[in-house]
Amino acid sequence: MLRIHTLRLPLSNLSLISSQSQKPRLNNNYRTMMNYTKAASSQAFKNKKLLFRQLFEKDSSTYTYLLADVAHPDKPALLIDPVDKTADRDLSLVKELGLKLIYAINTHVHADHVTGTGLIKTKVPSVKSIISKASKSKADLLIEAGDKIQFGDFFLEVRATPGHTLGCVTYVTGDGSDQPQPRMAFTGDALLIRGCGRTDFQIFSLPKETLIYPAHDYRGFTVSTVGEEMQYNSRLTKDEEMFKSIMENLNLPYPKMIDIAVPSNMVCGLQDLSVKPVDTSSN
Ligand SMILES: N[C@@H](CCC(=O)N[C@@H](CSS)C(=O)NCC(=O)O)C(=O)O
Repeated sequence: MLRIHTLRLPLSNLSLISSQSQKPRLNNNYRTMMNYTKAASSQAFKNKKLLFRQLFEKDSSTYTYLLADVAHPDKPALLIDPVDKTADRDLSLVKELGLKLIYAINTHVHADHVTGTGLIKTKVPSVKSIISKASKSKADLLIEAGDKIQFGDFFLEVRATPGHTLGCVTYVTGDGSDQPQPRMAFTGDALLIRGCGRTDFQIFSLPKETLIYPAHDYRGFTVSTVGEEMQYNSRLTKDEEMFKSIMENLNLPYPKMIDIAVPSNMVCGLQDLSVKPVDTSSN
């Protein structure tokens, strides 16, 4: 079973009063997108309003995201990946819209800019900073895969998405008819639009002589090295377009065991000992 933690929230016991929601003004001075997410078919979502803004920091080309439950009396809000240079801008927007900023969150330890979370906390001390435990950095709250970050009646789920950095996580809006649809995933640098974050911070940052022992091999190889893979890996030596094309054209079949293996492996293989393993040897 998936381990779910819900972070304790100061606002969790307050009820939702949709009629008190107030439409924030759209300020054209910001590079923003406002989305009062609609779920026409969802009765559960009907009385809820997510405010969403995409903000931009030009020197590092970083997006910061502001989310708030504006149907909630306190309008609790959070910022994902704020930048120090634009912290004042973000806080002005929060104030202008009458929001209560409760969390300043990072997807990972950024290498190209200084996070705005520290600065924001000095200006609004009640704000709690959040980052993954796997990032090995400091914050008020260290989250792990499966945790939920609640703001008003909305929440973000945490998914581990290492690769660019070890502690990279993706924050996904909640699943369920009372949560915004379509769901939104804040991927940090793990997945970029038509690209992905660089991987040389991880495996390819190891010494070239490091031995590589993979989980699978389909051609009879047993071991390689970082240097060898940097030079000869037929996928990772290509440019982005070619890499995408190769991956899109792999056409691998649906793994035979996936429906049994995944649920079972989520509980270390001990899902239900009365169920006999399926014989797939003839497939
Ligand atoms: N020129 C920038 C750094 C650009 C860069 O390396 N971006 C990273 C994400 S920030 S560490 C990345 O993963 N890029 C992937 C890509 O496809 O560009 C600077 O010096 O700050």
